Amino acid sequence: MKIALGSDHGGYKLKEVIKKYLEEKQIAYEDFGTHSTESVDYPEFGMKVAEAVTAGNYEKGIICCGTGIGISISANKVPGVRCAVVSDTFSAQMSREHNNANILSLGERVVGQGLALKIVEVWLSTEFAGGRHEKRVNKILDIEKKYRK
Ligand SMILES: O=C(CO)[C@H](O)[C@H](O)[C@H](O)COP(=O)(O)O
Repeated sequence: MKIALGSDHGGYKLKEVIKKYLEEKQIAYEDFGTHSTESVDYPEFGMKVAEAVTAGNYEKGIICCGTGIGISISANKVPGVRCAVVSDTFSAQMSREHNNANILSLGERVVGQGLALKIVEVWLSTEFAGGRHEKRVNKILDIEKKYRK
């Protein structure tokens, strides 16, 4: 499993904590930036991770900004992305089991580091349940197709 990581300045420190966690677990990752707490614009980094995941180079992505919201909205603009903003472990599990989320978004200004790492652990270890959920995820894809030029 290889993970694409990204953040803006508001999520930079949390991304560093997640990198350390992934290293400890020997999970491969690539960091698409940003690389400091200097102010940047989150759409750039949400898009980079989204494109890396949908190109098939990375199985999943994890992105962070202050709230997790702006960067997730940006990632979700890329066709094929199902990015979930998560701040509890139940939603982390459900976003994988029911929605087959391929990108996790976290808010550094919302969740503490301990909870964030637990969310990452649950999210990475939960499989898509398929079944009735497959039909619904396919309907999300149908919406994308409808608006694709
Ligand atoms: O986009 C966001 C909110 O949806 C992120 O939290 C950003 O990190 C935040 O907007 C950045 O704010 P700042 O005041 O420029 O640090």
